[in-house]
Amino acid sequence: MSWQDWLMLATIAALSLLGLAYYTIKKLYRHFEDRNIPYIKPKFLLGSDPDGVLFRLHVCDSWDNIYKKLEGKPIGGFFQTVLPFLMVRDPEYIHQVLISSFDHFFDRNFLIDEEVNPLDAHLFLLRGNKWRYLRNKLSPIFSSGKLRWMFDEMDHCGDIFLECIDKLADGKDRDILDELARYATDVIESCAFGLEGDSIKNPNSKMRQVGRDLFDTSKFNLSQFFFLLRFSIPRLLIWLKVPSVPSHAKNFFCTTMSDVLEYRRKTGFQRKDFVQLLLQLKDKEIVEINSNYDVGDEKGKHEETVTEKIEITDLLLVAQSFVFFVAGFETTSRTLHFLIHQLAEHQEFQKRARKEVLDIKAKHGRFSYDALKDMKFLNKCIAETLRMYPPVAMLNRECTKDFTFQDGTLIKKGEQIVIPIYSIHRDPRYFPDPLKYNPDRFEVDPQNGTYLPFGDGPRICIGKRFAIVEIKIIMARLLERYWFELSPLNGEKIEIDPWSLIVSSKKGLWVKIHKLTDLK
Ligand code: HEM
Repeated sequence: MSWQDWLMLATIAALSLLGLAYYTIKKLYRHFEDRNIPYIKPKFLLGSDPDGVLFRLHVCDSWDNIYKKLEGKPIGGFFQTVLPFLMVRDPEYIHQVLISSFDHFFDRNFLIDEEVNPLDAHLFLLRGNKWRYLRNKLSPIFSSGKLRWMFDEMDHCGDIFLECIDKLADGKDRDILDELARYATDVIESCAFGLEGDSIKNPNSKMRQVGRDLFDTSKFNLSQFFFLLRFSIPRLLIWLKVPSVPSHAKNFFCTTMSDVLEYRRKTGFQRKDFVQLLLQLKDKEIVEINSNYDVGDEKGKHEETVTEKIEITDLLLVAQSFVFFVAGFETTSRTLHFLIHQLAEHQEFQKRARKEVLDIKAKHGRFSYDALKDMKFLNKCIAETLRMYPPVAMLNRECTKDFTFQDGTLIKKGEQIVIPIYSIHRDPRYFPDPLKYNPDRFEVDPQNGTYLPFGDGPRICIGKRFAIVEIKIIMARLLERYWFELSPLNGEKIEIDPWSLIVSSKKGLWVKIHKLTDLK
């Protein structure tokens, strides 16, 4: 054949492939139409809201556009690139997905390859029985008894943190996100890794550096970028064997945790922390779990009992510590960051919170674990901050067993569900005047399914109580010592950083810190 013939053949092949791809994508885009489910029409390849896919908007703002376009519908479809997602908008439906019909929706819709990314085998990403088993075993870590012990660790980190803030309390414009992240890093390092952290004192500690590498978006962050792509092109990432954590971070966590495990095993040293619980897990190397599954097709389904084996390796244990680090420090420090900013902006609430904190300290003699429970107004300030700026902006689930909602919408096994927390928290039907910071709205409990900063149901955030204690103790101590004033460096409006996984302000949050003793 001449080169012209080859060229012709190659052109025909390329055009056929393009045509096939075009046809396949068009077919994918009929996913909801064919089933009569309301949906937001996609732009070719870019999905229903290209601003989110192209990182012009944070996913919370992008999905908020979709939430608004689906006004009046309890559930509706949209496309993220070419992938179909179902957005559950109605609180009653949300309650069903998260709680009452949990058996149909118990997995999150992430794909993992444990061979390539062993640190992905953790509570947040695991599926099915492996998740159930680990969740069951790890839940006692946040019992009241253990939290009391951890409280002392947090308080100790708080002492060092206040020394650090003292140096910044000079009335100048400050963004203290990094200091807050270092406090939260030391707390997690102590409670989850059993080590004394030094991040507050040393901004360049190894643990803090790794934290920055995973979350910092001041420069392009590959880890965050790939995590966000898990929503749009999950299969491609798996196929390309893309690492979910940079190798230096992976090696650091594996070495640090392996050393801790080995030390405890050798010396028999015990502490009421997470490592202790992990070591108990390893008492059995292989765990067998029996589960009942529906098998068969539409014509005849029956239940079968299947035995699954789970191997408890040291790497599996490391992955659990790792998730406590990634899920724990950035969420908590971002909440504190917004909370301080909101209290600086709303002086009347700051004064009320301070008065409460001082009164309670006078009553209890110190900021004890029990004293924190009495701080009802501070609780409301935290709840309102989490309403307006939930660090995790959406929940996701995969349908694990066909399910039909009361309006007749059938969700098929394997379909992807999202619950847009950020949008629901800002919906005036559930929270009147939603853009106004008003802790008093929590005088009454929110309607079921409308307030979800920690999710809900059996997959609710395992660290919820830990996070609240951690935030409360440090905020109480900050209010006792300092007055926070809003800095003029903040823009008119808080813009959410499109590149950040956790909801965070694009231009930072600025305050002036004054020592109360200087003002007397
Ligand atoms: C303000 C702080 C925090 C917020 C707002 C937060 C929020 C969330 C949310 C929304 C989920 C998903 C829940 C669902 O799908 O229903 C989650 C899951 C999780 N969080 Fe948190 N979290 C926080 C702090 C923490 C801390 C301190 C830890 C650990 C020490 C932690 C560990 C986890 C883990 C392991 C999961 C996965 C649970 C599972 O699937 O079984 N989180 N968190």
